[in-house]
Amino acid sequence: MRIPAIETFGPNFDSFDFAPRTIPESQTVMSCLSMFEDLGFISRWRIKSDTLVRFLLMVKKGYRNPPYHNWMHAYAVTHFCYLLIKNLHLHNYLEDIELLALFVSCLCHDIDHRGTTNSFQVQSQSVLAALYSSEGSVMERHHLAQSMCILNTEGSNLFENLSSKEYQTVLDLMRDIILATDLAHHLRTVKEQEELANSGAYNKNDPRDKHILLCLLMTACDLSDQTKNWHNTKYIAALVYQEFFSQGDLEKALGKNPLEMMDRERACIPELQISFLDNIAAPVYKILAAFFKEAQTPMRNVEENRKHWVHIGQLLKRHGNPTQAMSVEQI
Ligand SMILES: Cc1nc2ccc(C(=O)N[C@]34C[C@H]5C[C@H](C[C@H](C5)C3)C4)cc2n2c(-c3ccccc3Cl)nnc12
Ligand SMILES: [Mg+2]
Ligand SMILES: [Zn+2]
Repeated sequence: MRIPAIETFGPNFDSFDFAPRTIPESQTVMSCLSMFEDLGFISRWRIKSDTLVRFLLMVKKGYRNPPYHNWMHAYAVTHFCYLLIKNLHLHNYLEDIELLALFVSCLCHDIDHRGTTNSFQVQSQSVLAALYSSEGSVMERHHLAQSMCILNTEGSNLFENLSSKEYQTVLDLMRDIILATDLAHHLRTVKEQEELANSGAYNKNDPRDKHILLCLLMTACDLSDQTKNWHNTKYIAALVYQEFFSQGDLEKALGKNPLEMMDRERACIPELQISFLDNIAAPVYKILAAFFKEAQTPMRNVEENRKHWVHIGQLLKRHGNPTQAMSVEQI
């Protein structure tokens, strides 16, 4: 099968400023094929092209269609992983199999997401909560389980030609990486990531150091919509708050009080986004830039986007009732 050259998808496809959501959804699977090829994964891991196509189609089909946590999110996250591998020379920090696990985890990390949070699973006593709430990270454990199902399906096992040792390693890595996408987990480990980055003493032979770096890179991919232009950032906020406010509506219907960020009556999106950037997103790209000098652009773009939110917040204060929940279309 002919896999298109990566340049087919635009001259700046491998630049941090490229916005992957400009790729039409109809071309995303082909684009993933080209990324696998361009990263050398197909030959390195002897991936059969029909297996790869079936795997990609199964993963894409495994996503539902909530406003944000859909296939296009997975595609955008995977594209950022491609950018990291291409621009940060990660081969000097991680083994080949760890890069493969990271890239495949990006594709799979939110499979079968319902557009609701872990706490909503527990609150609503969902089937997934019954399965996983005792261990925590309910949704992430489900995304992992769904990913394993696809890999265990005849004809879509991407890792069919890996040795049994490599096979076990890549699944263990996918488990760690996909569970690391729970932001509550990230907030527990971000201090360690910062210390490792600032120590300048990263040791590629230390499994702990490699685990910490892989978690940082996965979160950097998951939040990467914040590292693009303002138009993209604004659009993503509209999608995320559509999901959050729908959950808030459900919680109210269940007689529960939603978090302010989930409550369309109370949420002030600019304020909430400034605190999301300050407390969660910006530190990730600051730490990434501390690890890799080539990662200045994503960090600068997040700072830029914060300025836009501050400006929007001022406009709202001047022209509207600051607590009035701005309709997401008005952003
Ligand atoms: C733009 C944007 N805004 C976001 C605003 C807020 C939160 C969020 O989960 N906040 C927290 C705040 C505290 C401590 C923890 C657990 C809970 C309580 C909820 C995190 C996420 C946001 N987010 C994500 C995203 C990334 C990973 C998983 C799910 C999502 Cl939705 N991707 N993009 C965005
Ligand atoms: Mg997730
Ligand atoms: Zn995600």
